[in-house]
Amino acid sequence: MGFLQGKRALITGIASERSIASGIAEAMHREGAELAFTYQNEKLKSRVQKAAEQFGSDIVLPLDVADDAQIQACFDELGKRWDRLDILVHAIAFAPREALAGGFLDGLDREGFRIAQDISAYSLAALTKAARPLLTGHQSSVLTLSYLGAERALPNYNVMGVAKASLEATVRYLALNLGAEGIRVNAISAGPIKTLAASGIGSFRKILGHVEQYAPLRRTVTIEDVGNVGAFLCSDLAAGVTGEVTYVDAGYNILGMTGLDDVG
Ligand SMILES: NC(=O)c1ccc[n+]([C@@H]2O[C@H](COP(=O)([O-])OP(=O)(O)OC[C@H]3O[C@@H](n4cnc5c(N)ncnc54)[C@H](O)[C@@H]3O)[C@@H](O)[C@H]2O)c1
Ligand SMILES: Cc1c(CN(C)C(=O)CCc2cnc3c(c2)CCC(=O)N3)oc2ccccc12
Repeated sequence: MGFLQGKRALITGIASERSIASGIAEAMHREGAELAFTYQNEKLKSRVQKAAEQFGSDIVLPLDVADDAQIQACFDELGKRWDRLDILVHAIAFAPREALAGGFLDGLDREGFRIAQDISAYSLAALTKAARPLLTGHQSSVLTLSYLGAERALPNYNVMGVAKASLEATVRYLALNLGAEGIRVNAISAGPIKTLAASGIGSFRKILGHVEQYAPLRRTVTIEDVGNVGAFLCSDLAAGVTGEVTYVDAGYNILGMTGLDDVG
């Protein structure tokens, strides 16, 4: 008997088997949750359909969070299949690639900043607002994914760090405004993981190596590490937790200074 038995979860953000959302889906399915899925576009539909079959689900809905009509249609359709939603997983982020390399100002323009905020932060509030009729009136939970770049100035993360800061503040305001109706809202701040969103980031291999060398656990984290904590945070075991950012990063965030050990 898993600790999510009887719970119904909508999983966004699967783009491959390496997606963090795939790790979350696996853990939630293992703990007994019934799953539904969304996909961003036709290119990803078959991958998400395959994931849904793997988890015994036949609910696979289109959802490009840039499109308000698709957001509303997604939850209208879900409401025809389920009379309530217990868990909403938001594992979505995007900024134009050119904004994520080099200096913060080099790749900066108004449109790139807007896109990063819209897709990576506003979309959490928009999805929660559209899901609210299905989430309200019972113990339910919203989970999103953040990164250390929300609160530390990390090289190259640039506008995505500003968007993640906005995402984490959105978590707190959603938690404040929805707590009275039983809806909890939390974030996991995950360490770097080699997913599609991480591919093409020039310095990524160096980042992973740095974490392996200096993180207290001396390793990087996996989608299974994140999935397990996500399943816990969305379960009734975490009934007293809301508005929080929980680090799943092998302890890297606690470090004040790295590199000194090799100077003797
Ligand atoms: N990989 C990491 O190192 C890492 C670390 C911390 C946090 N995160 C966060 O985890 C979340 C999931 O990313 P991931 O690493 O699993 O990569 P991923 O590429 O597997 O997933 C990103 C997802 O965002 C979706 N997406 C992008 N634009 C969208 C749109 N307009 N509408 C709907 N969906 C859209 C993509 O379809 C994809 O499924 C993101 O919020 C990311 O910022 C990633
Ligand atoms: C870690 C890390 C990540 C992974 N991570 C935490 C993320 O949040 C990834 C977010 C992301 C958002 N938008 C895009 C991309 C990644 C790459 C492809 C693209 O075109 N747009 O991304 C970085 C970018 C620069 C530096 C470090 C990192």
